[in-house]
Amino acid sequence: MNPASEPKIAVRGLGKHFYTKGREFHALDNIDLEVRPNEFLALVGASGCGKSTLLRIIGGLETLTEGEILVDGRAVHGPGRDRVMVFQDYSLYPWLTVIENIRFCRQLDAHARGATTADAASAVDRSYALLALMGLEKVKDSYPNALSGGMRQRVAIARALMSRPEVLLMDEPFGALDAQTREVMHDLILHVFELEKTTIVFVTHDVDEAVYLADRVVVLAPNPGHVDSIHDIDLPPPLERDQDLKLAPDFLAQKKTILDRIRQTTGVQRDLEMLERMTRHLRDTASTNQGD
Ligand SMILES: Nc1ncnc2c1ncn2[C@@H]1O[C@H](COP(=O)(O)OP(=O)(O)OP(=O)(O)O)[C@@H](O)[C@H]1O
Repeated sequence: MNPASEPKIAVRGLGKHFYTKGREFHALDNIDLEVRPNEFLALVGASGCGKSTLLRIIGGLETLTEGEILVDGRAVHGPGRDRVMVFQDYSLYPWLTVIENIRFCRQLDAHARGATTADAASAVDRSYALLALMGLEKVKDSYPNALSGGMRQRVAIARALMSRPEVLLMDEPFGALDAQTREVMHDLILHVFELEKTTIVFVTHDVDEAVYLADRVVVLAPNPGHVDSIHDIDLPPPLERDQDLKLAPDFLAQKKTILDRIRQTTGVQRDLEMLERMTRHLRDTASTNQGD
């Protein structure tokens, strides 16, 4: 059990170097970060700043070079049943139906642990509850290739939730979906977050998405990847949010603060300022020439 004051996840002095074809690449440097129990934390930042690498290390899918990751105070040395990842590309088994996909990993795990009949019955109950939660009841016997991207991602999330993971690690889960489907998925994931009481670490490029969903947004800066800033998000509780919120001045102000940080960390801000100076110079030169 995790006392409320203890972080669910603690990242301490984490560094990551990749070695490819005799060359070293410094991907992450001295990352210190804590994720609280039942917190929704979003990671944003320029492409290549190391968001996915950090998430994969927390998931135990990638090794670290320096520092440590603790979950409930215990060091992470690989994947664990307490942490489940959801990726952008759904990774469903095409030969299994929706309900079979949702149950598959849990069945494998149960088999490995020599589960009892009571375990099997509770797994069936759980899979039906998740079908209902994710709005998948009507397609439970369909195969993934008959489903839209949004429905496939619902199946992938239901499958991830089957084992009641304490930590859900989501790597741009809605990145391949159209704008309308993303909005539906945002409200759905807030429902899941509220009902399942998980801790979520969510990687995204979309600052709107990060501000709408997260309790805190971490901006990572590149070369090598490090924490630039951490932003507390002040919005109504998850189930009281609706899409119109994204147009409210307070929401836009929080989004702008984060976007400005990302621009600063990537040099885009410098480029924009240089463009502005050049435009002003060209305009001044043109008006001087007209005056001649
Ligand atoms: N297995 C690997 N071997 C070598 N370099 C890698 C490997 N995985 C990632 N990298 C490099 O590490 C850096 C961080 O990659 P990562 O995918 O974590 O960034 P990201 O912020 O998630 O990017 P994006 O937003 O584009 O998905 C990149 O420069 C990438 O090329």
